[in-house]
Amino acid sequence: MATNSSNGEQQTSSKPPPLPSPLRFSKFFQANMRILVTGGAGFIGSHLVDKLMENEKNEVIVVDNYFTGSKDNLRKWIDHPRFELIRHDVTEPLLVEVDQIYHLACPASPIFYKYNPVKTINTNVIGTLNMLGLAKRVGARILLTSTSEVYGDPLTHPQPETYWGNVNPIGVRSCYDEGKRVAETLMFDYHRQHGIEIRIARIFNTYGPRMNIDDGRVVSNFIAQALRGEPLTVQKPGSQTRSFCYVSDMVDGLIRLMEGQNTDPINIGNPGEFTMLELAETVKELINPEVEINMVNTPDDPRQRKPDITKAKEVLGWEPQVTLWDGLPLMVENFRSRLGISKA
Ligand SMILES: NC(=O)c1ccc[n+]([C@@H]2O[C@H](COP(=O)([O-])OP(=O)(O)OC[C@H]3O[C@@H](n4cnc5c(N)ncnc54)[C@H](O)[C@@H]3O)[C@@H](O)[C@H]2O)c1
Ligand SMILES: O=c1ccn([C@@H]2O[C@H](COP(=O)(O)OP(=O)(O)O[C@H]3OC[C@@H](O)[C@H](O)[C@H]3O)[C@@H](O)[C@H]2O)c(=O)[nH]1
Repeated sequence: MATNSSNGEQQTSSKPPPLPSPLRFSKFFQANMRILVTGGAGFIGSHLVDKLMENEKNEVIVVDNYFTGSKDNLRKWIDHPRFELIRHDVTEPLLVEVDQIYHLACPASPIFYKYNPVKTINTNVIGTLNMLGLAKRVGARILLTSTSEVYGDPLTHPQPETYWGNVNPIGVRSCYDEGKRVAETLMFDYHRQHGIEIRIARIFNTYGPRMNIDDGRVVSNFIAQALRGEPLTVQKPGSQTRSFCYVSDMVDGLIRLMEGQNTDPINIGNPGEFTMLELAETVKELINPEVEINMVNTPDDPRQRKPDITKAKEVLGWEPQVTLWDGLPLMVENFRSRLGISKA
């Protein structure tokens, strides 16, 4: 059925989705749901794979080019009969028979997505186009992990899904935020033109065990720095805010979104909002009160970010369960063991 967006335009396709592959009806086909996770060797992707693999009815195929992900994150599933890992870059076409596609492949940390911006936008645009082509060919439902960065430096606070954003099209972050905006556009065009079943998660800052230690994002930086006894690098002015979601809540939200009936974009994040100075003080308190804070410069940094999750609550029955006070210690323990730094 058609739904109305904030500006009254029709967002939903009246076309039926394409038929699943004929293999679905083959008498040899197993009763399993076959699920593709692009970027499944990364931080959120590998936690998502863990959760999907818990269901014995699921077969999971991961494709990843290992730019920021690692086989280590999936070590426990290698050689499992319901699991397959393929080294593949999503900017190249892919032919696999699947029922669902969780499309995560894209560098997410600003230092990595700015490292090769042309590759980042290529991954967002051509990579998403390739995955939509695959979804069309095999009749799969596809979920895109979009981002709160589509709201840019938001002038509306907190950000509801109906906010169109305030994005710099030529800044150093544009390869990522404009790339994700185009990816969302492609999702809707395939939906309207070809009837593809789409899901779009606008993910807000997510943290947890298994993040790359030198990932460059704020929570992993502060924890690694405090454990090493180095000063915490707070980027100026330090009053900028973010809202941090623990990874198990994120995975739960993504699976509910995929399984639900909602086509329009949906914010998934934790509305608890902190300044970067507050976060630094919390990490200090948790790990090492002696550690110093260094104020450093950064260009083009959004000043505030907090999800309005009314829609996720209503449509998915989802809201985060893990507070920053409960989630941070779990991540600290994981970083301690990976860095080999025991509790004093
Ligand atoms: N973690 C967050 O706070 C956050 C917030 C908003 C959106 N997201 C989105 O969620 C997804 C996962 O983010 P993450 O935090 O797990 O990051 P991550 O860097 O840990 O994972 C990204 C994965 O994608 C892979 N990848 C990158 N480019 C690829 C390509 N061209 N082909 C194949 N694989 C490729 C990487 O090797 C990595 O395994 C991304 O799409 C990101 O934009 C994350
Ligand atoms: O060492 C650091 C790193 C970051 N920061 C600050 O912490 C805040 C968060 O920075 P991060 O790099 O963790 O993440 P950002 O919010 O800028 O971008 C993230 O947004 C959502 C996702 O799409 C991505 O994971 C990422 O782009 C920024 O204000 C940044 O300036 C520090 O103060 N010190």
